[in-house]
Amino acid sequence: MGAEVLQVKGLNKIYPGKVPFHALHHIDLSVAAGEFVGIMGPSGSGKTTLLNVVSTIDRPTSGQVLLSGEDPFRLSSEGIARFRRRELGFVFQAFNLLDTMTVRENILLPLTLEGTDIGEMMKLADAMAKKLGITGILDKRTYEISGGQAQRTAIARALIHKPKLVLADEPTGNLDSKAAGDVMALMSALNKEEGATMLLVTHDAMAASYCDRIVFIKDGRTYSELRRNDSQEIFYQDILNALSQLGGDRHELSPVRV
Ligand SMILES: Nc1ncnc2c1ncn2[C@@H]1O[C@H](COP(=O)(O)OP(=O)(O)OP(=O)(O)O)[C@@H](O)[C@H]1O
Repeated sequence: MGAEVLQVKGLNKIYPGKVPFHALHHIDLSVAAGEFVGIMGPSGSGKTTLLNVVSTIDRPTSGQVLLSGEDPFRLSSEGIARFRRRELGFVFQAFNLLDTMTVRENILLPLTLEGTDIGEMMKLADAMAKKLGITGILDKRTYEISGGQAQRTAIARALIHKPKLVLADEPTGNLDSKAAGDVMALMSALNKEEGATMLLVTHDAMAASYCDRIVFIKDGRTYSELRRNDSQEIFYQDILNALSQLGGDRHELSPVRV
C-alpha cells in the first residue's frame, strides 16, 4: 500500500431547504493507494451523499476532500469536470452504458474524450477486454449483452484511463448472485493486479466481503470499521455480525432497493 489516494477530513454535508438536513457529520476517511474499501450502512445513512461528494458531483458544506493531496473543489467548474473525467472511474448499479455504441466504443469513451491515438486505444481496449473476459462481445451493442457482461464493460470503461480512484455505487445491485460474484471477483482481481484503488458502496455483504476494509456509517457518522484479516468466508460473517449490531430492520439492510 502506498500513499493516501483519498483523504476526507471533517466532512459535513447539509442539504439546504425549508428544513435543512445534516446528512454527513464530521466524516474522516482515508483510502491508501491500492486499497479496496467498502462503505456500508442502513438506508438513508449517507452512503450515496458521501460518494457524491468524494466523486465531486456534489460539494461539501464544510471539511475537505483531497484526491492525491489535491482539493478538486478549488478548481473552476470546468476544471472539476476535467478532473473527474481524468482522475476518477465510475461503476454504477444501472451500468450507464451508451446503447447507441458498441461495447468497444463504450470502453474507449474516457480515452476518446482525451483524444488518445487510435492505435493505442485499440490495443488498450483489447487488453482490458481480455482481463474482463469480454473479448468476444466487443463489437456487440449494449442491448445485445447480459447484465453481467454490461457491468464488466462498465468496469473496463472505469479503468481504461488508469484513474486514481474507482468509485462503485451498488455495482451488483442489478445482477443475480452468480453474476454478482463474478463481477466482484473481477473487481478484486483488478484491484490486486492493476493496483487500482477502489471505493465501493453496497448493501450486499457478499459483495463487501471482497473488500480489504469496510467502513460502516449510521445517521451520517462513521460508526465502526472492519478489516479483512482471515478468509473471505470469515470476513463475510464478520460483516453480517457488524450489520446486525448497526441496527436497522431487515428491510433497511436488504440488498433489494425499492
Ligand atoms: N438532495 C437532497 N436533499 C435533501 N435531503 C437529501 C438529499 N439527498 C439525500 N438526502 C437525505 O440525506 C440522507 C442520506 O441520503 P443518502 O442517499 O446519502 O443515503 P444512503 O445511505 O445512500 O441511502 P440508500 O442506501 O437508501 O441509498 C437521507 O435522509 C436522505 O433523505
